[in-house]
Amino acid sequence: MAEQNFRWNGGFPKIGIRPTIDGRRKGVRESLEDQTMNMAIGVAKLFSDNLRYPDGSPVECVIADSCIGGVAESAAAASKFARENVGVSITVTPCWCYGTETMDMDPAIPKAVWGFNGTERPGAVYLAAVLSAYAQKGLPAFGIYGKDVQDAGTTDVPEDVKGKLLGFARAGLAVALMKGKSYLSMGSVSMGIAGSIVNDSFFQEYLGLRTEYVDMSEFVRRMDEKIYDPAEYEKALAWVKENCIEGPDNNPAEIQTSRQRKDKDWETVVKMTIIARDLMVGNPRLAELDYGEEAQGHNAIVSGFQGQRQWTDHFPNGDFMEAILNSSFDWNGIRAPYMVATENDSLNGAVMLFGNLLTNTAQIFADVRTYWSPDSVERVTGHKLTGAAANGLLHLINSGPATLDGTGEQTKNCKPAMKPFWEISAEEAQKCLNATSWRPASVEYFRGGGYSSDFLTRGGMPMTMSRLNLVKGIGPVLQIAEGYSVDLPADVHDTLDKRTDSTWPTTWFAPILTGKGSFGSVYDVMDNWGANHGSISFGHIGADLITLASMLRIPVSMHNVPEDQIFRPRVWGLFGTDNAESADYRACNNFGPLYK
Ligand SMILES: C[C@H](O)[C@@H](O)[C@@H](O)C(=O)CO
Ligand SMILES: [Mn+2]
Repeated sequence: MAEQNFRWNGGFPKIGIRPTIDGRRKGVRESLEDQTMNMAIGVAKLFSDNLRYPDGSPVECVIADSCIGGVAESAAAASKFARENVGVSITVTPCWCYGTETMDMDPAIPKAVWGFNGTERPGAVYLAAVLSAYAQKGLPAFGIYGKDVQDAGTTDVPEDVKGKLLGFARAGLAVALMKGKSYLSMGSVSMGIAGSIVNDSFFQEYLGLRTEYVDMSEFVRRMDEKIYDPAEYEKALAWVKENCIEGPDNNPAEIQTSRQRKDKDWETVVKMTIIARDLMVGNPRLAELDYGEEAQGHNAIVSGFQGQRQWTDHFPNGDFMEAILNSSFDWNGIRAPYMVATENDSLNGAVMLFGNLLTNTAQIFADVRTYWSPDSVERVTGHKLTGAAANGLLHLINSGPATLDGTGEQTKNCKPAMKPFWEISAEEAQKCLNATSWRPASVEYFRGGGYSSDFLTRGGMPMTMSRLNLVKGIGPVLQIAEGYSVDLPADVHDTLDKRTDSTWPTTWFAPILTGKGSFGSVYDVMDNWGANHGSISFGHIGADLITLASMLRIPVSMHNVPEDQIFRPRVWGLFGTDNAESADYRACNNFGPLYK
């Protein structure tokens, strides 16, 4: 595992566990101490056994030094949590406790309460009481209690409770992990794409991120003045020559670039990749080369590269840089992907970050290019779509920046997958590389040349496409579509692919339809998509995205997540239960951004 430890400066936020208890001594409290503390220990074990930080290490939990029976012990837990960098809190109890005296009052920390469902002592009554206090004080909290009654003293965590605890913790950690980091804008607005107008108040108030900005001329300075690690550059170039297969030049013969120019482009795109990474996270090697300021980086957890047009009209495009940084491997080995949004579409960058923090996997950046109806496919190819594709397909394709993990050449239980880096074998990384060819960029679009990654995503992967939009008057709004990648017969793919730019990577995506609203048909999904891009994550993660969005107070305008998987703060129900989407808008508007 070749991990660069300079990426994670400041360490990771922990989960704080608060065992609350009935404060009455001389009988009640004493009889509950062990059971209450054991619930906390059980939850800590559940989290560290199941959840990992972005570097693959187990998530750390901090338990309050004592059970919390009143306000002094609440305050002691709060001080301990502040010292220990706690970013998420869970209160657990089997019994009645005093709501406003024992609750977690930190407004910026995602919080949940697990009230044991037993009847000897009323944990679920405390749960209801304290959740009413959270509602009254404007601090949304998640409520958890099991469907089945447990016996007093039982220490195991029921499966339904485990599911909710883990769902809450995954989203809560995503909130905590991004807080205090940066979005690094490399360049400015790309071709008038509104998502690349990097909106500082959105990032600051909703995500807790700074926005950092560097001009693309910084790449030129660092290339010209050799502000990168020369040893890493030599290693990277040798690795690229060995592992990155250059595909045929698709440009008309008269505008094809020379071999000499193509070789030079390889050198440039490798340098761009190293420089973009150094800009994001810094690199201690630069300090050794007497570039102490550059060595520090911008503390970026996500970035975007404008590319088009000023850069790409003159220099090689950013496709190689974006594709490699977004992948789980490079010349330094298998490592966590960096989130880099193409065309500096910061709003797509935001959902790439959500997907990545929820799953620890790489994310595919793509244009939502074409809705292919079954009739259109049949008219053009003679092929009748079947299976998951029977109702039509979306062609997801952008100019070659998509993560190489998106080839689907990794496997889980013998099926195509995209995995956290620590589960990816060297053979799987190699297969992703072998399934990708690097096509000389389309010179009509990219006068400065470069290379686009060309691959076809393997079918059968469960995937979730998401997108964040900013709406004047509302703020951010999230869209989610769960579905599957689809295999087409090779000749059918070729015919459809050749109608567009066949040097770019393709994912054929079939959203799951519900027959209603935005998911009435595949056409409706595309017709309701809010922008030209989407971020595609492996797995059906819509429920986690909805939980995360509710923590950040971002309403969800469309999704196809089954109702029984949706988990939002308890107070959302007080905004109405008939139309959860409309209640979501009103709740988010009422509470406002997390860091306002
Ligand atoms: C090459 C073109 O400019 C593409 O980059 C364009 O179709 C887009 O990706 C727009 O999002
Ligand atoms: Mn695009």
